[in-house]
Amino acid sequence: MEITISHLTKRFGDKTALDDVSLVLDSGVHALLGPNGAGKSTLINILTDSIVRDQGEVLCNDHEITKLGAKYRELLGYMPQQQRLYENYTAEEFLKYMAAVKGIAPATAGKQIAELLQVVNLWEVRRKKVGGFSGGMKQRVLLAQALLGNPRLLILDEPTAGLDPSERINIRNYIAAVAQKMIVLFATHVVSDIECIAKDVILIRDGRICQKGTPVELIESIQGKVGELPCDLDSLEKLQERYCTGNVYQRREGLRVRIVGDELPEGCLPVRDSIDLEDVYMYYINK
Ligand SMILES: Nc1ncnc2c1ncn2[C@@H]1O[C@H](COP(=O)(O)OP(=O)(O)OP(=O)(O)O)[C@@H](O)[C@H]1O
Repeated sequence: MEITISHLTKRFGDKTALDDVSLVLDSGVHALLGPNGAGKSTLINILTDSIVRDQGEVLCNDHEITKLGAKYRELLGYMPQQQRLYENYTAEEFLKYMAAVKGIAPATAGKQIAELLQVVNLWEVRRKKVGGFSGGMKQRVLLAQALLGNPRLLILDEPTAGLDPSERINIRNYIAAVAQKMIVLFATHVVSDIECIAKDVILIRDGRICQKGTPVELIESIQGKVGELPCDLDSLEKLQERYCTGNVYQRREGLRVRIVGDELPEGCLPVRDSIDLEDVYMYYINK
């Protein structure tokens, strides 16, 4: 399956939330990375056919999704950024309810729910109320509901929001495991969420795609534009005002701040081998 997005534009009054966005999505994890307000949820809302666009096309295997209607929705699994969980339901009851909403026959649903509860490691607690679950367990319930009906296109809007580091890793691993046979669009502003699992990365800022490519291509594209500057806590603030700065590292020699840009300040030690997607993000989102 292939999703082809062409010249998508969406305005809210004077605000252009999406500006002439074009993309092709095929199987594997496509990371949609951008700061708050970049347009990620707007793109997702158009892809889930939840809002009307102003211009552009979204084709699923050459057919416009708005015309496919229910046929398209059958192919879609969606994990929204915020979703009300029915706190008095057990995990199993919630998934049964969601299966009914999706029109999945009870016999098929039962088997699939059992499989999914195991995939997301909630089988043991399936009869416990969702209200008592941790944030990570709730997210796993939501991921399971998105996977009901074997979607071909899985859309995840900040699936790791509010999770602690170990829960983030768990959710990320589940997503990587299920992503092999489907298109996954993973929207986030947290680079580490997608670093090891994304087949390609779409960087979005102010409603426009400012760069896209495989992680390796993107890292290659900023060779020579990343350095580390020795600093101390007093000089750090000034450096952060003047340059595009990233993480601060405690090295044996003292503090070093990562700086990305076309022109690096004097005294900056070039970084070659350890450039990562965090640097890529800083470079293109601030460019
Ligand atoms: N219903 C709406 N009415 C008015 N403006 C909106 C609406 N939805 C989104 N916007 C604006 O469109 C822009 C893009 O918003 P969007 O929610 O798509 O960004 P985002 O990348 O998902 O951000 P976040 O990471 O904070 O969820 C923002 O400036 C936002 O304020």
